[in-house]
Amino acid sequence: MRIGVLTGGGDCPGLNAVIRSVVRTAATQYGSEVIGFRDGWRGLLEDRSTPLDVAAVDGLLTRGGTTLGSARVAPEKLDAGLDTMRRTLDRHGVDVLVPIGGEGTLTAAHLLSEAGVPVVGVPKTIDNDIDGTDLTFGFDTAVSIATDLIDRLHTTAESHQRVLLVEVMGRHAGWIALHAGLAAGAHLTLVPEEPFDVDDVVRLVTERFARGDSHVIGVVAEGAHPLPGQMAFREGGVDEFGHRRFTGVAQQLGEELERRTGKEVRATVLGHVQRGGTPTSFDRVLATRFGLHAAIAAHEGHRGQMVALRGTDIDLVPLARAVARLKTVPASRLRELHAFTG
Ligand SMILES: Nc1ncnc2c1ncn2[C@@H]1O[C@H](COP(=O)(O)OP(=O)(O)O)[C@@H](O)[C@H]1O
Ligand SMILES: O=P(O)(O)OC[C@H]1O[C@](O)(COP(=O)(O)O)[C@@H](O)[C@@H]1O
Ligand SMILES: [Mg+2]
Repeated sequence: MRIGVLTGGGDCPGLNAVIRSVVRTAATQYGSEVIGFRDGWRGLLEDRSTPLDVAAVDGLLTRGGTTLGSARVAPEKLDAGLDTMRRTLDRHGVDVLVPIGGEGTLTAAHLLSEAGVPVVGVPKTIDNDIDGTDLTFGFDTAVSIATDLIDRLHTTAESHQRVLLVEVMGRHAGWIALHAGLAAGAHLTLVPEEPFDVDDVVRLVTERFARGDSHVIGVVAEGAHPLPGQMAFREGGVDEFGHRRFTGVAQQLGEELERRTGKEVRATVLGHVQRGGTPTSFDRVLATRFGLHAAIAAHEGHRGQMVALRGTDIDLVPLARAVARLKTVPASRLRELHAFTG
């Protein structure tokens, strides 16, 4: 058998560990070959590939990013390129394609699968917002990095009796903010799932200083936004790939808070540092198990499925189910979070 692999969407710690695991499983358990397509779907559209044998994936377990590269392609171009991609796969004798990606890449994988291309998907995203799997690799690494950095902000904030707002990633889902906020003892955490009430935030800041607390740490997901009409808030529109452009919610909320509370506020945007560098041991193991089970599923004839973590087991779920909706933070988890607000 010959397996094709590609990585799509934003890079994520653990992608290389999946690639290594697919290659090693295919080679050592089945004597199969693997070919990597470069820069996501673009590699299939432009026929750019590289053979992947066991030697080629040596050292990849701990390496962040993706050695195959990743790129975005406008969905319309992808739809129009379906036959081109199919021809590329045929030319290279690929029996099963294993796309590793987020909800966008997996939506495209589902479309290919519906069009008859044999596909076994692997979910990746630091945002942890893919449905059908309890967790995605990259999330634990991103939370660990964010937690470490927020820990460091406590001392500088208390030294100056300041409010520090930390903006973390999370386009549609507040999982990183929720976990890093809880882990680092933030006084306030704002997520995209629940528009925030600026009056409540002003009250929290005022009350903390009034009762003698030294500082305020607020964690703000990049996709968080205020209730309509509460403060001036710039919208950034969408980019050519249909993604919302962010305009710096922490900075804008910070300016509003300074004006209304008279306290000094600083905003820190963690940005891409959250997805750079080596994956945590948890993510290395999850990525390795995903790669192993994707290769097994490919050889056992499963198609149109995605590997998923359910409890402690790796299962298969239909791609159709995985991409039907995003996995956002449920109300029950938000209630838990609110118990630690203030
Ligand atoms: N609705 C869609 N239909 C077809 N292709 C899509 C769709 N959404 C995304 N894609 C393809 O998948 C790529 C990666 O998606 P993106 O959302 O950027 O990253 P991720 O896979 O991490 O969610 C896009 O550049 C595009 O080529
Ligand atoms: O690196 P880019 O293209 O600016 O994308 C940033 C986005 O990618 C992410 O890091 C991960 O999102 P995906 O997993 O959907 O690619 C988001 O948290 C963030 O909003
Ligand atoms: Mg996406």
